[in-house]
Amino acid sequence: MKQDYVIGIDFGTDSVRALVVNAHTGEQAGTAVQEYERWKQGKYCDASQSQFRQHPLDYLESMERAVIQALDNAPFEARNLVRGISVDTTGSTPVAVDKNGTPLALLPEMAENPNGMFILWKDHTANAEAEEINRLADSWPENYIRFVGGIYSSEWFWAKILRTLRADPEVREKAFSWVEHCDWVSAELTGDTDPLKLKRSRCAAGHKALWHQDFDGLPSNDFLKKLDPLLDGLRDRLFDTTETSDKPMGTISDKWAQKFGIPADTVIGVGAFDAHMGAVGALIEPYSLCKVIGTSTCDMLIAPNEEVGHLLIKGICGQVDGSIIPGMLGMEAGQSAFGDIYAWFGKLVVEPVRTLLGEEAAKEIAAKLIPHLAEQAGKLPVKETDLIAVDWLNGRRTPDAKHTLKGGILGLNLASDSPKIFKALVESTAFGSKSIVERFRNEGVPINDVIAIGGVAKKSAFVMQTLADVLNMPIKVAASEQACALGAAMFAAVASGIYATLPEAQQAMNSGFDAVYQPRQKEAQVYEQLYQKYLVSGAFLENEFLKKSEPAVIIPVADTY
Ligand SMILES: Nc1ncnc2c1ncn2[C@@H]1O[C@H](COP(=O)(O)OP(=O)(O)O)[C@@H](O)[C@H]1O
Ligand SMILES: O=C(CO)[C@@H](O)[C@@H](O)COP(=O)(O)O
Repeated sequence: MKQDYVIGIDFGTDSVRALVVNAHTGEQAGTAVQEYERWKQGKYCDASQSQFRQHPLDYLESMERAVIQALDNAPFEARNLVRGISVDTTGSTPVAVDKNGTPLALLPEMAENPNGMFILWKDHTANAEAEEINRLADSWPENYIRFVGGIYSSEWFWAKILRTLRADPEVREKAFSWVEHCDWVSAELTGDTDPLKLKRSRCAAGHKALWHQDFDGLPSNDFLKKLDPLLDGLRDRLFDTTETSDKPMGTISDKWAQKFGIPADTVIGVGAFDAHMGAVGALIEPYSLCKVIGTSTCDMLIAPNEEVGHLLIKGICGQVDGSIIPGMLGMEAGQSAFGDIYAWFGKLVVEPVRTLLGEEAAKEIAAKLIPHLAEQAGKLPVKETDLIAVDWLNGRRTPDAKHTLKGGILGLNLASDSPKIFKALVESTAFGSKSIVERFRNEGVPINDVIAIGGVAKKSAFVMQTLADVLNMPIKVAASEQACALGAAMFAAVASGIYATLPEAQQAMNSGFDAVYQPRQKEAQVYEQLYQKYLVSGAFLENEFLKKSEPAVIIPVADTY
């Protein structure tokens, strides 16, 4: 039997995973996960300012360790039979680069400057700039934000660029161009990071940089200059065209071929975002909502262009031709915090233990805490009088991005213990998911079923059952522990010519599903009512945090509240 291997590399928020896959059987032959060392120590971040930066060396060092270890875990012969590598990353996670495409933090004089590092998707330092983009876009003759849900987000490319150029004269002086993480790593693997030549991912550019065929590329220089003269001329140092990720970026460089110990003709694919490749790895089909549930969620949908291409779906993170499966319209929505909310609550509980009893005790409790809370919360009945929490602890991504919003827990009394609060937090993340489903449906895009992938989908039956009950839909969980990396491997198999199309690669390499959560009708009915309370509570919080200039949010009528 023919033997060809491909490697998918998946850069998540906290760690990178490498997966070696037999391209003919789909066997996941070797895998490894490596954390980002500097990031783990909290370097270059300041949560109080929503500043989250990652050093390029964290990516390079962890990728090298992960790929070598994954190959060490694979059968001996696999190493010489690797044909392709594709990379997915978080996004929008852009970095300022010099003329050679070198991230500024790799220059010795800027090695410790967070503004020369990758600005992680969840960095919200550019809230003011996002608002400015929205204001200008609303008054500009060409509506540049119409394909990204009508609202530009501070998590995205232009807001981050503008904020950083304003904040840092050194970046202003040294930044020649800007590159997304998925594009930079893929180009780095080919040894040519020239920002004017490297192929830019359709997925990243379309969802986050306002690239669209109808605009002949990025927004016009006039628009950018009007936004801020600092942006004048940058468009010419970015890109006009984009590529879907079934295409090759190039061939691996000698340096990386030697480091990994793989053939010198290994093809490197065009990169994309983790959620988009994850949806492919999880066998996304038209009108199945694929939820990537981890720190945050990304909610992915595909549909034939001819069926939904005429719609402009309000309040989502973009509709882009070919961003998930080439030839189909890819749509993205999501929640800025999901598992991060549980992690926050865990930290809240563990922190005093650390102070009072020390690191060892804190570690021991932290390892057991969330599964314990989930077990206790799972024993509680679901009642109309339960606590209500709103999941905007990291702002709201969709529907209708607004990262200045805050979350809340309402209805506390002296009987509100940690399992009850944890249950309310889990339900809040599920209600956030429901509001996304409702938005798609209200905008004319049907959702027939739900597929889940990501750390939370695999680790927590309690969260998944709650989600199925709240959505009142069955949820299938993809069997692969590494659906994003598997999706990347499928793209690598197409980019390297093993398969002509992505559906062929999906057919041969998929891992199927290993769990289905069916909604429980009794709970689903109560959740219908609690969801109304969630909407009311959300509107209340939104009005509390409103700027004077913004119109008030209409509180939904809910006779149960
Ligand atoms: N047993 C659990 N139940 C619910 N959530 C969990 C559990 N274990 C971990 N998590 C959450 O999973 C999230 C990490 O998800 P994962 O998909 O592994 O990473 P990433 O989002 O970085 O790709 C964290 O936010 C964490 O709080
Ligand atoms: O926003 C996107 C993609 O558009 C994700 O990269 C972002 O949510 C990060 O997700 P993870 O934390 O890696 O699950």
